[in-house]
Amino acid sequence: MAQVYERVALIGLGLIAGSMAHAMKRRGLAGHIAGYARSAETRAAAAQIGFVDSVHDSAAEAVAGADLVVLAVPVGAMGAVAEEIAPFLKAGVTVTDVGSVKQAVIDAVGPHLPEGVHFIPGHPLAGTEHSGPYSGFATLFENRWWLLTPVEGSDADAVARLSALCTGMGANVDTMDAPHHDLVLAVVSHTPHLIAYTMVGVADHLRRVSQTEVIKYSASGFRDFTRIAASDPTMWRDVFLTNKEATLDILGRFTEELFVLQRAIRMGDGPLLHEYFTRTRAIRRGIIEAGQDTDAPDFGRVRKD
Ligand SMILES: NC(=O)c1ccc[n+]([C@@H]2O[C@H](COP(=O)([O-])OP(=O)(O)OC[C@H]3O[C@@H](n4cnc5c(N)ncnc54)[C@H](O)[C@@H]3O)[C@@H](O)[C@H]2O)c1
Ligand SMILES: O=C(O)C(=O)C[C@]1(C(=O)O)C=C[C@@H](O)C=C1
Repeated sequence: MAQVYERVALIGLGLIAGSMAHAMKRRGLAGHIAGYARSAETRAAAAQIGFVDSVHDSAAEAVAGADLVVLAVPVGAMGAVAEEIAPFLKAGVTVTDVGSVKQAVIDAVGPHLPEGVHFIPGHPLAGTEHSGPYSGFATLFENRWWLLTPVEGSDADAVARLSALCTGMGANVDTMDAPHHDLVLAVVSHTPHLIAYTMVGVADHLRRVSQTEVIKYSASGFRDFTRIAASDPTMWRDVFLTNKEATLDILGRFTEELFVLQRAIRMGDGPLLHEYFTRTRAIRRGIIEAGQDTDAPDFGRVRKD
């Protein structure tokens, strides 16, 4: 595949930056990948794994001469990193990020960037519950969405070039505005994570009553919750603190629905429960038929009854 950027700088060397580096290397998308992470241990790990071509002791040093800078740190750290690197950015560079929330990143990063820098916020809708330099892998973004939320006046060529990098890594690119992104993600990612964290917390309380039964008999549905609830605490703290309004809105709607189901159970309202679960089953089938969950064991074999 053709090279898209001559020199890429990755700030933060965890799951997402590591996966980008592996993917860019495998597909020849970048000439040189420079990296920086806050901890010396992470920098040493990245150098030892070899997914970056050079590791630097400061973010300023890493971004020098870069054509693309990727901010791959927790959302709450984006502003400070942008402030630190701003004086060292080359004119005409594209700065993007991979944060799970977009408006807060735009507000925190935008004001630090000088004229002549193309700021194109982004978010790959792909991840795992693992974090750190050893967790990345080249295929993470294959057949996943990569959402770009260009700001007003974003340069069309710079957006097209960044899109080419994302598609080069196997992703499908869509653009939308940041507030819409944050609302959509509150529905499909942020609130579900909060629910998983809560359910595992409930089970943890119960464990004290029933000793090891919660673990011993945990069925696959609950195990999926525990996987999600094992996600990085810093990352998710920042997501909820920075996508506060949208998450609280969706959580409010969730609570209302929960009360409807709670009441139906109390009243023995079987038809309501059946109708509700029929509707949600259709949603799951729609996702599978659209090819959005290629991990599903029943992929392509959905019974129509
Ligand atoms: N994990 C996912 O599923 C996922 C998916 C899509 C997007 N994201 C977003 O990508 C970003 C990175 O997430 P990740 O999963 O790669 O995390 P990670 O924990 O694997 O890596 C984060 C990196 O940032 C560095 N870092 C942390 N705090 C810093 C600070 N204050 N200054 C400088 N460096 C700092 C860490 O040393 C580490 O190298 C986050 O903004 C997250 O919201 C995560
Ligand atoms: O698969 C997972 O472990 C994820 O949670 C990945 C996931 C998601 O919710 O889909 C998590 C956060 C992101 O910002 C993007 C992707």
